[in-house]
Parts: sequence; C-alpha cells; structure tokens
Amino acid sequence: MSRRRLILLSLGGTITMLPSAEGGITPKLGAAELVASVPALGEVADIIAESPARLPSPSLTPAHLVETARRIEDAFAAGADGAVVIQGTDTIEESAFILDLLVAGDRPVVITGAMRGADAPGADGPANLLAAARVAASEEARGLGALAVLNYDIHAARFVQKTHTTLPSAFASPMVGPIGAVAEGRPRIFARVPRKPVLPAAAGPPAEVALLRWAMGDDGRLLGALPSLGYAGAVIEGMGAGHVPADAAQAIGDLAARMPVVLASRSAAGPVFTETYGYPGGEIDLIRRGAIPAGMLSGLKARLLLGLALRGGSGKAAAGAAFAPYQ
Ligand SMILES: NC(=O)C[C@H](N)C(=O)O
Repeated sequence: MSRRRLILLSLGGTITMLPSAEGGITPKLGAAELVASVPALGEVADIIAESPARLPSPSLTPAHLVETARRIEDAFAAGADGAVVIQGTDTIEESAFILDLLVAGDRPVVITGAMRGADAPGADGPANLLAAARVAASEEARGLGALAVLNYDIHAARFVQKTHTTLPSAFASPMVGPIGAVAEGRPRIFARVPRKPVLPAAAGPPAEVALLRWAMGDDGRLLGALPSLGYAGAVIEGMGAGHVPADAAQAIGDLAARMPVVLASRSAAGPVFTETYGYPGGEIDLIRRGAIPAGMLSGLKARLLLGLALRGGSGKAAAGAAFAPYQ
C-alpha cells in the first residue's frame, strides 16, 4: 500500500493550550507544533498541517466548520486519503455532526481534542492525536462518515456527546455506544452506522435556529419572541419522548405556523418519534400542531441539521425532508 496522506486542521481547544500570563490556559500551539510533538505520527502518514483558527471551542461558529468541510473536500480532491480535525472538546459533538453532514465520499474524517492541557501531567492530547490519525489513515474507517476519536474510543458523529466536564473519558454515545476502538494501535470497528444524505458545503453556513430546553411548569411564553429575533427555525427539547405541559402546546403550534419547529428530547438518549402519547402537549398533539420529530437526533444535532436545511430561505417542506432519513 502506498504511503497515506492526511490533511490535519487545527481549530484550537485545550489540546493546544498552555498557561498564559493572564492566568489559566489559553490556545497557543498550532497544527505544525502539535504534529512535531508526536513523532510516531510520521509512521502513520505524510501530514499537511494547517491552523485555520486558534480558538477555545465555545467561540467556534458553524461557519468555521462549513469552511473546514470545504477545505477537507479540496484536500480530498487533491489526493489526501483522510482528514483529522483538532478542536476543543466543548463543541466537538456539534462540529463532528456538521462535518458528517457536509463532507461527501468515503474517506475518513476524524475529529479529536483533549481534556487536559498540553503541559498537564497525563496530557491526553498526544495519544488522542495519534489515535485519530491512525483511524483517518485506515481502511476500516472508510465509509463511516465523520468520527470522533478520544480516549481510544471511536464514536459516530451522529451520536457522540460530551458527557463529563473534566474527565478524559468524557465522550460517549449514549444511544448506541462507541462504534469501535483503537487497540494496540489498530482501529477496530464493531458496528457500522449507515450514512445519511450529504448536504452541499458550498451552500454556506446554516440559517440561525433557536434551541430551547423545556422545564417543568414552563408555559412557553418565550416562543412568541423568536420570530422577531430573526430566527429561521426552532428546536425544542421536550420532556421524555418529546412532551410539554398541556398549556404550552398552543405556543408551539403558533410558532410552527410561523417557522419550522423540530421536537427533540431533553433526555440524554432515545428517539422522538410520533405515536405513543395522545394527551395535550404529548408528541402526537405537538406533531399534529406542526412540529417535526427529531427522530434519532439530539437537540444540538437537530439544530444544526435544521439550520443547514433552511439555508437560502427554504421552509417547512425542506425541513421535513431533511429529518425524514433520521426517523
Ligand atoms: N477540553 C477542551 O477542549 C475544553 C475547552 N474549553 C474547549 O472546548 O476549547
């Protein structure tokens, strides 16, 4: 087999962070320095290293990731065999899903980061970076869409979530579990998640979509403000399998008459489908009032899919079509 070529793009995050004069750790290292700090990467592939951003990941926007997807597609067109994206862990679950939705083809796209700073005892960045590169360079990972690789676990972008604020084992896929692992330096895939339709990266960043989590006793009065704030759509994280209090159902119906509204769950795992509860505010009622069920997607991921579906001013039909493959 000829030597592998990888594109490696660093957007920042704790994996790039060192102590700063102002206190705490801040992004400092670029992609080339990270690659140089892990000599074993040289055994895996030839690496083109670029640093499009040096940000903590809460400051990344979907537009950064749309640009990253375009850069990866260019590199693939120029012959790269796989891509590694480095970023902060706070928003990896969102970034991974944007890349999953936008990068076409079979070549692996792997996102990683670190929970401990670059100079911390037991820093996890070097091991995560090496494992991510091994997955991105592998045959096994082809055709799986975007993957998140941390702590030697391989997660499908569609399902991965950050589930702990500090531990190196923070990443999990509560719906399905990890789909593979890097063991003894070799990626092993246990389960294959079928790919869903890819959307064009060239159509630009997602439209703005509000995300609201429902809480006990909330009557939904906040929803009335959304259209005047300029949102193109809304995702509601309902209770359980997509429920709100009876006196909030009307507010959701009124909003759905004005913009696409997607119904997800505030629970950590499990689908929102269509047909169990018939009470007012239950999912049958909300879907009848115009809400679109998020199916297998979390609220964070549903927000991104809805925003990408609504680019260019498309409406409810486009939103419904985008969610149909996830039911
Ligand atoms: N571990 C991390 O990378 C967290 C950091 N706050 C970030 O997302 O940039």
